[in-house]
This record gives sequence, C-alpha cells and structure tokens, in this order.
Amino acid sequence: MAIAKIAPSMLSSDFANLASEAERMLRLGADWLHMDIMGLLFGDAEEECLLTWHFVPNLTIGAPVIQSLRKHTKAYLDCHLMVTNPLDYVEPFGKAGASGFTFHIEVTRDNWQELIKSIKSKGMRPGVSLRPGTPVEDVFPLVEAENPVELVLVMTVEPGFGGQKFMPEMMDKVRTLREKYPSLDIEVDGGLGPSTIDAAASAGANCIVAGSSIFGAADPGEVISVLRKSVVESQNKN
Ligand SMILES: O=C(CO)[C@H](O)[C@H](O)COP(=O)(O)O
Repeated sequence: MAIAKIAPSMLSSDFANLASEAERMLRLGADWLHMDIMGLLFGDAEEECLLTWHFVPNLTIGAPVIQSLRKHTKAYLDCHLMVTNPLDYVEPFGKAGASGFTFHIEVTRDNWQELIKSIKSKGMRPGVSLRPGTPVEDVFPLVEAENPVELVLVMTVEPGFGGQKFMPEMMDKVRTLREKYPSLDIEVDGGLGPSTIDAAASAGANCIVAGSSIFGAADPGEVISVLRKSVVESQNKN
C-alpha cells in the first residue's frame, strides 16, 4: 500500500523565514516539504510554452535556496520543477540536496528516459507531473518503463500559483492511476484542504500537497492531521 505523505507547499510559507517554517511544519506532523520551482512565463498552449522557453507565470526558488534549506533540515524535499528544461536542473538540484525531482510530461516527451536515468544517478527520486489539460494516459509509459518514475503528480489546479480552486474533475485521473498501479505514489497538488481531501483520498491519492489551507489555518497541525486521517481511512476501506 502507498504510504500517506502530507507535504505542505512551502510556496505559502514566509520565504524570509524558510528554515523555521520548515521546522514548524515538520514539528506539526508534515512528512515531506513540497518545494515549487517555477520558471518564467506562461502559455496555455504547449507550443507557446516552448517558444517562450518558460512554463508558468511566476518565479519562485531555485537550487541555491534548496541548498540553503538543506543545511537546516534532513527532511524529504519534494521538488516540483515547473520549468521547460528540467534536464538542465538535475545536477544543480542533486548537488543542492533535493530528495524528489518531479518534472512535467508536457515538456519532456522526447527525453524522459534520459531524464529519469539522470535524476536517479544523482540520488533523487524521479516523479512526473501533468497539467489539468494533459491526458493521464500520457504518463503510463513512464510508470511502466524499465527505469520508471516513482511518483505521479496530478495537478488539481493550473500550475503557477497557490490559493486556487481544486478541480474535482481531475479525480478521474487519480482513480485510473490507482486502479492500474496499486502501490504507486500518487500525489495531488492544488486547492487541497479539509473540504476537498475526501475526494482526493477516496480516488486513491496518498501524497497530499497543501499550501494555503495549512499555512492559512489557525491550527495548521490540525489541518495536517485531518488530511492524513482522510487518506488513511480511505485506504482502510479498500
Ligand atoms: O504547485 C503549486 C502551484 O503551481 C502549489 O503547490 C499549489 O497550488 C499548492 O497551493 P494551494 O494548496 O494553496 O493550492
């Protein structure tokens, strides 16, 4: 069975106090720390993303920040790279101390095999993510490969910003993945919190990324525990 992992999205933390925010989340029960690595610009259309050499309309953090944070924590740093050229970042993120390296299928159609190999060679766990408009079938070959990804991240908002509305229609992708791959780590990201977790957990997600619902709560530890309880209870039912 895939183990429940609750991963606060550090995108919603106070970046000026990243180390203490990380320590606070771990103390409150977080399993992983989710790090959103965003390149520049945008484009709904994949062609536009490639032409402009950017992936989402925001800029966040890079390998130097991961390296700094690594000096303060031994935690699993679950890095989600929203960039158009992930291969360029494998070496720097490996050196910086990233634990997981999740790239996007939309920009790696031609080189995912090389990418997975390279991620593993740097001691990181490879994952693949898909935007809401990308069919789930696109990631099957990466899970079934001889050298496979170990996590699939189903985006439940259009990547780029925290605080957006959860897209319940993405749960069909999660259900399909869970039926096909019983022990795969299936992660969901975007709009997760106490009011949406049951949908994700019952569909079969076991890794839960949540930013604003945790950092914006009066009692973030209680939110972490509600998220975990929902995943564990759903798993026990099945
Ligand atoms: O990847 C992301 C945005 O691209 C964030 O991790 C995600 O949106 C989490 O934030 P929130 O829980 O506030 O929706």
